[in-house]
Amino acid sequence: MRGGTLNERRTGPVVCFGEMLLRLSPQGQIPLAQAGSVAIDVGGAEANVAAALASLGTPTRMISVVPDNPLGRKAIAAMGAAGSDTRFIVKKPGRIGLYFFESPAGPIAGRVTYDREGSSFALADPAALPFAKALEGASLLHMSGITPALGPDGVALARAAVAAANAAGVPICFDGNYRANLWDAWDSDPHAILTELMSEATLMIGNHRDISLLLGKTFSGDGPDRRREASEAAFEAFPRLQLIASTARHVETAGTHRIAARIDLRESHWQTDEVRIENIVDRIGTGDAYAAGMLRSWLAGGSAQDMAKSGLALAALKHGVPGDMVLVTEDDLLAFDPAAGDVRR
Ligand SMILES: O=C(O)C(=O)C[C@H](O)[C@H](O)COP(=O)(O)O
Repeated sequence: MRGGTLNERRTGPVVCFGEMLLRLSPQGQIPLAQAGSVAIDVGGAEANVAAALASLGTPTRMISVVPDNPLGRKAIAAMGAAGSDTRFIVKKPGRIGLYFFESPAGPIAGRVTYDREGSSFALADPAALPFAKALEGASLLHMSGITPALGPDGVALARAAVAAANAAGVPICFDGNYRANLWDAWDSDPHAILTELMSEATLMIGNHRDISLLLGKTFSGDGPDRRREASEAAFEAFPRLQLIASTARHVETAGTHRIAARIDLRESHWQTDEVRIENIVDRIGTGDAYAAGMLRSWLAGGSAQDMAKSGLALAALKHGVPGDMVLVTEDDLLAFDPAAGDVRR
């Protein structure tokens, strides 16, 4: 079976493909329109996964495109510092994609404002990307629904990545990562495009809402039953799919959330208890942290319970880390204690 069996150990690198962005965030919860300075962090959903996995000791290779200027070099340096292989990040004239993040503040919702149109990545020629070389000996290609949301060129890039993985016999993990602001900016058909790409995936990251979009169907009821119904429908629609990973989030206040992690397999599923996270520092990148934690365990041949637990731990830890990326050691992950908060000495 392509993608192997679930409890197989995989040691080849994880290849992550997607746009690398700079995130600019006003500090101290000042609204962007009034802010005089910003913090700059390197982000991008797939890069966040590559960096987190690399920090845990999993070999990762990043495929992306950045301009050959200080901004592009900053993005490459961040990946190198995390321990990811940067040899497959192509430099091409143009601009780096940016996004601005205003964090939630009391009654004011957080907001992302994109400024990424026409970036070096978004306009890249798929033929210029080293997919085949990067995928040699790989355990997995990780990609997401953000690339095809960028426009017709993004769709071509995503299709090329899928074709290259298929040619190399490398299984695909596809994170739905639905970004309405990107899809709505052009004459897009996310349902058709995401369904086409997802049908090639062995692992899916997405919840019942992502599955609704893919299948054009809403799921009745509430809670775990609705999630199982959605997963069963997805397994039926996508014969290649072996696993669906999702999280459930309850927002109490801007600074306090409860999250649980869930893994659905064809024959069974596992959902963790909720973890309550107070004093949230930065919620961006927590979905990618979940993906990385879950994949770390998948690579080790872990059970559904192991994958959910390790994904939840890394996602929870990310809430305490500013920026898009969480870099932790295996020991940090194993020592995760939802009730921690004091200083360890
Ligand atoms: O929006 C995009 O295109 C990005 O790639 C920027 C961010 O790095 C990810 O969106 C973080 O994703 P979450 O883990 O779901 O919070």
